[in-house]
Amino acid sequence: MKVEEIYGYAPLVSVVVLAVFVVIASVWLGRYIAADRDTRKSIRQAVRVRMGWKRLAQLAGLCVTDKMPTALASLATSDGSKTPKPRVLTPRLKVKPDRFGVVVRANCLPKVGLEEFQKAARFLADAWRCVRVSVLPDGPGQVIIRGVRLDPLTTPTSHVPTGKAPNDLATWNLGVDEYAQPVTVALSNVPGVTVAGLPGYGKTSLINRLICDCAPAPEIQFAVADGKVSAAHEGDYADVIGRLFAFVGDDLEEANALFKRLVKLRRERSASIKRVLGVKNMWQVGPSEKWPLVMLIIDEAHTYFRDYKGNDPATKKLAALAAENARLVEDLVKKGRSVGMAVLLATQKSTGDALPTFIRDVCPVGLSFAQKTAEASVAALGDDIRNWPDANPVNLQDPTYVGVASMALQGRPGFTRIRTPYVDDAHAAEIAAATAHLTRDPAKLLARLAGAYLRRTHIDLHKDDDAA
Ligand SMILES: Nc1ncnc2c1ncn2[C@@H]1O[C@H](COP(=O)(O)OP(=O)(O)OP(=O)(O)O)[C@@H](O)[C@H]1O
Repeated sequence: MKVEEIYGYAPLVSVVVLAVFVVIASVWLGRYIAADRDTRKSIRQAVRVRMGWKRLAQLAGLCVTDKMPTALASLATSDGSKTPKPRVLTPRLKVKPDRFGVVVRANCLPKVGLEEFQKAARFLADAWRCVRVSVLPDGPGQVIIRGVRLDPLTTPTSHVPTGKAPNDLATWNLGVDEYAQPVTVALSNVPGVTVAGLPGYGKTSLINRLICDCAPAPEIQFAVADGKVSAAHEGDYADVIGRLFAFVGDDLEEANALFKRLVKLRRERSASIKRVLGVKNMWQVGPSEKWPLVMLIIDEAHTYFRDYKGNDPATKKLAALAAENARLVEDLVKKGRSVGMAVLLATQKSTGDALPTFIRDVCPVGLSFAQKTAEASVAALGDDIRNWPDANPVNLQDPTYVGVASMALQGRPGFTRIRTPYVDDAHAAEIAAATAHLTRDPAKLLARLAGAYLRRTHIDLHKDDDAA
């Protein structure tokens, strides 16, 4: 092809390049217009981060100077007329905006690695106008820098349940951490969860979200004991009652009957799991419609376990019931996981007199919303919280922190503060009504699968076992 012919294509190439440019610009503009106000601010922030990076990287000491010329530069200067200039290498960035700020991925350079980025984090936060910047490894030779412009902990969020069954029932989405990164808990590893905190700080909303997100899946069945109310139509669970296979109020005897019923189910499941599922641990095959995950929620848990003192027959009876309740719930927490049973205990008070320590200490997940005293924080989260004053729930006693909880997360040092979203009662009611037809009594389901076998086996509820 001749040079003139190549020039002949120039107008066509220009049009194609322009068209591509227009398409990209339109996509960007469309995204910008469709985004909410906060995300738009972050998009503008992302543009500033990219544009100012070369200069900022130099000022922050995140560049290196390469004095050795490249092969091409050596060739070009081989006649000795010029000396090749040293090159300044700057880490390459990929910047993604979201509602809270920017997520920046950068590559490391010799002498500019994770440690150097971490040292420069404060400087980057000021330059990018972020309230907080974290730097974490992102695979070999890569770092991920999270800059939050809005503090996720002080920015209330809400959650509208989709009404669709979750992809993964074993994952419980709690909210976002202080860097707006999603925080989840693997339910498959959790036989017990404690949720503590002063009244009005978001315990119920957290539980509402769990119920609403999972309700469309028939592979999970809920039972609730709510120590705050006397009847199902009162209180926080009235809206979701249709999606619960069992509900009891503050009556200790009724609660005792429910806990016994669930321990019996636990024992029957332990006795028949190998026969029905072919495995010893339900999580190897996952929950199913026939063998659902059974979640017992005990709200205002102290109602059922508190120490009754007195010698009159009525008090003695209550004391005996409370002691038995504690023993039954301990059984479920200690032995329920492998057969697909979990207990969530919520309480305003998590000290030993309200929640027996032998139950609290076997719950691997503990969350705490605001607490009044350091002792209450220790009771809810363990002694280690004293070493992490920033995350201590005592500091969450402010209306700004309604919906913020602190918890220890597997694989992360210390404690993480989490902004949980608010779930409107009306949405919860809607989802529960739409999914009420999925409610099943897991004991009846098991009877269909293994009834004859269990009748032959004669499960003794009073005999201790080590099935878990
Ligand atoms: N995650 C949240 N984000 C913002 N506001 C919230 C959140 N959760 C709850 N709230 C607000 O706080 C109020 C009380 O919340 P909630 O009933 O969940 O508290 P609680 O800890 O369960 O209280 P109690 O112990 O009395 O049951 C709600 O009506 C709502 O206005």
